[in-house]
Amino acid sequence: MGTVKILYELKNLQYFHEEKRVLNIDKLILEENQIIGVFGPNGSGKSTLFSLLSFITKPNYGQLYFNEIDSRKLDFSLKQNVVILPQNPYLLKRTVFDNIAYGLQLRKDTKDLKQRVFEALKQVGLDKSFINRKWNQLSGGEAQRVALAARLILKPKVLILDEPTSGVDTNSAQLIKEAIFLAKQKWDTSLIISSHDHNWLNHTCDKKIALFQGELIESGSINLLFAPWQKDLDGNLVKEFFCGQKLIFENSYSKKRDSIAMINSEDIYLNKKDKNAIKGLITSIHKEPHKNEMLVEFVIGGICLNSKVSNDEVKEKKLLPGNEVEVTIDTSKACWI
Ligand SMILES: Nc1ncnc2c1ncn2[C@@H]1O[C@H](COP(=O)(O)OP(=O)(O)OP(=O)(O)O)[C@@H](O)[C@H]1O
Repeated sequence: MGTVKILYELKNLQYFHEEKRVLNIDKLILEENQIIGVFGPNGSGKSTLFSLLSFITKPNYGQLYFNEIDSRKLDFSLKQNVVILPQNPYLLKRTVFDNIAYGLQLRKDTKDLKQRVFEALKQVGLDKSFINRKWNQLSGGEAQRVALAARLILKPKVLILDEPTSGVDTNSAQLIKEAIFLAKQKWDTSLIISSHDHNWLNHTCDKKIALFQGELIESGSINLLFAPWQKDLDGNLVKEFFCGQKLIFENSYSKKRDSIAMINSEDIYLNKKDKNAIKGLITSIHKEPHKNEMLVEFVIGGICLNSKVSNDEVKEKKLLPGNEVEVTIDTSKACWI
């Protein structure tokens, strides 16, 4: 097995907008060659994180390392490895060709330019006939794909996509997903993506991290429950697992059916009997570094979840991989995205 290379490392990083702290991340490691999905409700700090990762802004406190180099010491050529497609990308008031070719022209890398523009167009599912269209002769989904093609043509090492599916239809969202997979496959591009289309993001990414009020919900121990949801008679969201077991989220009647429930591992208890208890099967148990606790991973109807349990409790309750356990999820502590 090859060794995994670290792409970014964030340590005690904080970012402030005026007096308000909008990002506070103790530790985060992002590895190469992954599609990382960043989940979080409006205002949770996703775009702020993306501008730091693409070196548009600098942290107020703490360190950000890229390829093991402190971001304050990165030279321009290394920074060029990271390309961002911002939320509501701006198109130049020119043709599609000019828009897609612009980045390469800036970099004075114009060999076979026309051919490369055609390839980039093709990668986002647009044909050659678009080349002479003006920026204002495109639909929202086409404009978004042209903006993506303008980034893909640079074959970046890292591509950060902030809401690439906002305002696009299902067909464009699917074409964007395919373009992302191709970039990863062809050029080993690492991708960091946010989207409020949770279903799309969940099916696109290899790894998930989530932000809530500027704080990272620890990626190793975060539990995300995705749509589909059912509603009970009171309108509350109900998760029905494949095995038929159900989990009711009380007081969730105002939540939309495509919401995601984020549940901290500390709010899941194993082996306690309760009316809301459901059965799970332990798949693995890992020791938490420098802590007197274990991360117990288990499945309910094919969905993997985890719970933090103290070493003493693991021994006392004889929790072992392969054991069936009763699981109590404190749904009142769930954060909704
Ligand atoms: N220029 C700014 N000045 C002051 N506050 C800002 C500024 N930009 C963002 N913020 C605040 O920073 C916080 C994080 O915003 P950010 O845009 O990073 O969130 P987000 O998760 O990307 O949200 P969304 O999903 O709505 O795009 C929010 O509370 C926001 O109001």
